[in-house]
Amino acid sequence: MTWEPERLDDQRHLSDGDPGGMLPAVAAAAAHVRTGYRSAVEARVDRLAGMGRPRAVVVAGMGGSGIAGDIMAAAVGNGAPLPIITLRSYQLPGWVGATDLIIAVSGSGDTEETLAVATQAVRRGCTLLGVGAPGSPLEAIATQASAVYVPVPVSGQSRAAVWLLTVPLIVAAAALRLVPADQELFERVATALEDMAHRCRPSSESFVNPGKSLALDVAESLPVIWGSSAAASVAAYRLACQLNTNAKYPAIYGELPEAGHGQVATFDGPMAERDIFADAPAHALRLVVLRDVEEHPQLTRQREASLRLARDRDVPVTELAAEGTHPLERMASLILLGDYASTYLALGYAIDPSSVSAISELKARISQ
Ligand SMILES: O=P(O)(O)OC[C@H]1O[C@@H](O)[C@@H](O)[C@@H](O)[C@@H]1O
Repeated sequence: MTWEPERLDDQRHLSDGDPGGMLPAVAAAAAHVRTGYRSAVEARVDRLAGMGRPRAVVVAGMGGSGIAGDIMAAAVGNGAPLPIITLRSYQLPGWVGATDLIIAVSGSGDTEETLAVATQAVRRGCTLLGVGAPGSPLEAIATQASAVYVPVPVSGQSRAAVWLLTVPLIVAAAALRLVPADQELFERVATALEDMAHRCRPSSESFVNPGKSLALDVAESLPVIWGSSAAASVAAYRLACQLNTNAKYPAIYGELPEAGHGQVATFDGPMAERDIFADAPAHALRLVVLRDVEEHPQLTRQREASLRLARDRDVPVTELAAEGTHPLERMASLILLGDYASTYLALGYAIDPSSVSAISELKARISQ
């Protein structure tokens, strides 16, 4: 698996090397926002308003589905009047009870961790909202419990349908008056995604294409990816996950200010000093910082100081700025940029961005 940057501008390779259609799926992000909104409205997610405000919201989901919970929490923001937690495992915490809302999200509607949590939620008398594939086991659990279920048309990998899976959660948050979000906001988000998709389109060459440029930055490095706000950190985490699953590439995720109390120490370590990739310039480590327009003033100082610290040590840096006024818009533009970059990184290594054979093998081994 060698890195060949010229592959990124070879149109034939970009289509033949992507048999699962990850690039077209990523390009459909804006359409996914609109469909996700329509699906939520049709499923009458607004019925949740009738339950009154829950004590807590727990979003259960794994991988490309679980990130929907993080996006929802960051879209509601720090002023949330209740805790919003993403649960990525098999068991509801002991404190969860009948006054809580559990949102089970699964693109396939058939992920064992998520089904286990949804079943426990029904048993404990919680309000359940399901989001996922139509006709799936998750829909069966929700229907049996007379819970609201939003069927969304996920075809292929959940990570390529993040907006189909996320928008119904934001609609639910709006119904509970946790965040103002109406059709106009979703239209703004869709427009921002269209704009980014245009800038990152396959036919746009590397030197003007932000998705390809980010892939070029990350290639042959060990990326350490930080966010400078809660919203930017969700995009940073998503980028690390997308590098893992699309490009089968390791990435280290961090969030300021915590990264400034730990990961920053790696700037003085062996990976910052020596290269582990043959024939590449020195310094394996690369710091990628996702900055937000709304940052705590101390986080702005930490971000700037960390970037200077890295540059003083000749650790290469990439800084990406979020765009938009609503946190959802800002996450959307950064997330889509990362979705493109991770797909281009895969294609530059001639790796199929859609396949995840190690994940399938792991699932097969635990099901025996
Ligand atoms: O998103 P669902 O279908 O619940 O699956 C959960 C996750 O499972 C993993 O093994 C991968 O396939 C992820 O891409 C996926 O998001």
